[in-house]
Amino acid sequence: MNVAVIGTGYVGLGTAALLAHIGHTVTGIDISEEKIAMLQRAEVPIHEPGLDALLASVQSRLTWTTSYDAVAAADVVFICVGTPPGPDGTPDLQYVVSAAASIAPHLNGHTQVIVNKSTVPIGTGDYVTRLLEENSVTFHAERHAVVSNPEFLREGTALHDSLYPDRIVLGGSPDAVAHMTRLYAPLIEQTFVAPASAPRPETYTRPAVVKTTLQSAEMIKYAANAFLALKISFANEIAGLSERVGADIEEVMTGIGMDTRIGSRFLNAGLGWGGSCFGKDTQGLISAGREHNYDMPILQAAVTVNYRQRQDVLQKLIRQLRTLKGKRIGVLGMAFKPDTDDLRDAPAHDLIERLHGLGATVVAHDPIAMPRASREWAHLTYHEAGSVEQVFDRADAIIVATEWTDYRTLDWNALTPRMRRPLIIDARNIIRNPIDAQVEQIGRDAPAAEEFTMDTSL
Ligand SMILES: NC(=O)c1ccc[n+]([C@@H]2O[C@H](COP(=O)([O-])OP(=O)(O)OC[C@H]3O[C@@H](n4cnc5c(N)ncnc54)[C@H](O)[C@@H]3O)[C@@H](O)[C@H]2O)c1
Ligand SMILES: O=c1ccn([C@@H]2O[C@H](COP(=O)(O)OP(=O)(O)O[C@H]3O[C@H](CO)[C@@H](O)[C@H](O)[C@H]3O)[C@@H](O)[C@H]2O)c(=O)[nH]1
Repeated sequence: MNVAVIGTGYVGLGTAALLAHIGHTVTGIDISEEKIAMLQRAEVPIHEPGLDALLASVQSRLTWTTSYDAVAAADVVFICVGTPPGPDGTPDLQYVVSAAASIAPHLNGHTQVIVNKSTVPIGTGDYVTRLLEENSVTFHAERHAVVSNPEFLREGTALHDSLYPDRIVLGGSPDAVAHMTRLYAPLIEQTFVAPASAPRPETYTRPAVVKTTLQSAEMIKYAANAFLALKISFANEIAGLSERVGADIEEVMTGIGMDTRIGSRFLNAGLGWGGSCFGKDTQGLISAGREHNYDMPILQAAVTVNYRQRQDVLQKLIRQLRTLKGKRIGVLGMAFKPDTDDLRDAPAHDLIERLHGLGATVVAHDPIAMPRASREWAHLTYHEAGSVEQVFDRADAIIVATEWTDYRTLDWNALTPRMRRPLIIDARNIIRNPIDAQVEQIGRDAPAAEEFTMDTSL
């Protein structure tokens, strides 16, 4: 089919690459001339492992433009623009509104489905239908249907998540949903050739297809993110208590995760969640509740625990150093998670801001996100480390904020002698063996020489 993808951010690029790979012809449209110019030069504006290789392999089926003209010939139009939080937590729909207004004049009898892939408040599908109707003289509800097809990819593993999803959620009229199942047939049947940049997992089975209403599809997206966020906050809350009673959070979570009703994933305690989605979507759901005069105390608590975690990590540091004035603190990791350059709601941002506010000199490092941080975090005061070694040089302490593989594999004993005081606040629990430094972790005592390892074998 002929597809137009509006918005070439993390979701739009992933969607364009996926659809081109499974055989469709795709036009990617963005209002950012800078992004489109880069894509036209075959440069990828974001860091996402394997994406450049996949886009290069399907370039003959991909066109990049700032013009909406391609919408007229598209069978399916995807809306993948941002929905950032407004000041009160309600998602800001301005980009969705302007995308719908720009799509509408190009709708003729050809396009059958307009797909909302952006994460939007429940009811937005109907709102988009009305916007299209108001801005198009040729719009007919029987010919142009809006479908909700939420995206579940994680940054850093976007290709894997797009090509091998657990489920595909399609909300809308039966005809429109049937059209979408034809579009996704190679994905649903898994008949495409697995790209080298994202090989098919050995145990993978076909995705489930959830056919539902617009409203339920929109709710599924929010509820999924809220539940995942909740799981992480739960792990962090139990971690806090584990520290106080002498339990080990990793063993506790391993122990509970073996119950298949609970599941072992997304139970890693640490610095809490960050990123463009969990904070925004938990707030989005809470604000939807507020709109309907319905409290959401569980979600509210998950948010409180999440941001308290950033404070608690600083408290660990202060307990050791007493005052941060005049201290040199290294921060390892700036991106909100490994394998991305995304800095949105990154815990490291708050750490750097607070450390500086408390009088510390901050030296920060990230394997990928540093150039982006120097643009997007220009309001923060910190020194960019030219190398990991520089983070250690004369540091009074180091905080591990992001669990990049580069940090997991550090030769700590070779680096800690560079420090003024060998104190590591390992806020992602990446240090597995004793090192020549004092190590503080989350929800557990640091590995000791005579470490007891829980036997989880049969
Ligand atoms: N990032 C993720 O991992 C992820 C995963 C699932 C869902 N989502 C959701 O998907 C949506 C997009 O997220 P993202 O991270 O890709 O955003 P992003 O900010 O990376 O990209 C959005 C893009 O849309 C473009 N844009 C804005 N208005 C436009 C318009 N009128 N016409 C054309 N282009 C326009 C912007 O220039 C930008 O390139 C959000 O609703 C988000 O919540 C994101
Ligand atoms: O056990 C865990 C798992 C994750 N995190 C943190 O949680 C955040 C989010 O991680 P992850 O979910 O892997 O990345 P995202 O790219 O934000 O993906 C989430 O948000 C996307 C946007 O909506 C959804 O599409 C995905 O399904 C959902 O996982 C990161 O800061 C992680 O460090 C933890 O602290 N502990």
